[in-house]
Amino acid sequence: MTTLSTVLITGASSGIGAVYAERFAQRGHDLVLVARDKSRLDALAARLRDTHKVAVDVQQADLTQQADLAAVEARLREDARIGTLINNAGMAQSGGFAQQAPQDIERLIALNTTALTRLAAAIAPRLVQAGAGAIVNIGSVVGLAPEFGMTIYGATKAFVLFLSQGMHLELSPKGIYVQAVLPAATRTEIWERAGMDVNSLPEVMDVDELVDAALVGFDRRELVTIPPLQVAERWDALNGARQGLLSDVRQAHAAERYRSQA
Ligand SMILES: NC(=O)C1=CN([C@@H]2O[C@H](COP(=O)(O)OP(=O)(O)OC[C@H]3O[C@@H](n4cnc5c(N)ncnc54)[C@H](OP(=O)(O)O)[C@@H]3O)[C@@H](O)[C@H]2O)C=CC1
Ligand SMILES: CC(=O)[C@H](N)C(=O)O
Repeated sequence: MTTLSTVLITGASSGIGAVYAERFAQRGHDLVLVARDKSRLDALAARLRDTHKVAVDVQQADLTQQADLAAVEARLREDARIGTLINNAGMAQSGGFAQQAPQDIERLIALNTTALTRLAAAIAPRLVQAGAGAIVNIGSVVGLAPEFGMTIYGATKAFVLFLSQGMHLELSPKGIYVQAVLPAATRTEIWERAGMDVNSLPEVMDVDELVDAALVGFDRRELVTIPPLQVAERWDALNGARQGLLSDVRQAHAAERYRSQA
């Protein structure tokens, strides 16, 4: 008999996180659900306990608040049953770069990058010691596309991709699986919360389809999973071009085109 590890999911009160909770409960995993809205977490936890006979803990936390973030970090460091972190909590932005208020920029970066990084860093040493475990970071296709005009949000998601690639290089030799999931537009509350109308978009993925596809990538132990990308070779080409560029970087001298003509 194998003992399935507990899965801690941030942003589990709605959208992508709530579907991850449902799917891992279906698979027989105990859960820790994290978000700010305790009544929604409690209702989801009760339903999952009842339907799937798994143990579900709720930890209320605003991950932009130091004390709450520290409490979730402590849980990840100390609770040896937790073997998988789904780093999903996030928010979006509306409006252009020049219209962002300082406190909104602060909150977006705090949630999408600082909290995500600190939670991954909190669990990593314990997983390394165990030689097993998984960390899933939810990025976005927007992190590949400054053209989409969500500059700060996209920058946080580019950070998530880079972080995941670096974590993979450092942690996979120690038995830890790291996955970056890059959804494109998916029908969840994030749009309304950011003051955008999801129905104005020409195409939107259903949230169940998105999470089920992400879990196919998870089961295959893929590093980067982009459910809406129809041609997988596009990602390989992008990554190959990046590596090609690095092979033409010489540290000792500036390139010919930057040398003084005088
Ligand atoms: N939907 C989409 O089109 C896409 C979404 N994504 C990413 O998917 C992830 C999940 O978003 P999605 O499910 O779409 O959106 P939702 O708004 O439905 O879910 C966001 C979740 O994060 C939680 N959350 C928000 N702020 C905080 C906070 N300060 N502290 C703790 N939890 C918080 C929310 O719960 P509560 O309010 O209870 O705290 C909620 O559970 C995000 O990282 C998002 O960037 C990526 C690409 C596309
Ligand atoms: C939710 C968003 O704002 C964004 N469209 C995304 O695709 O990540």
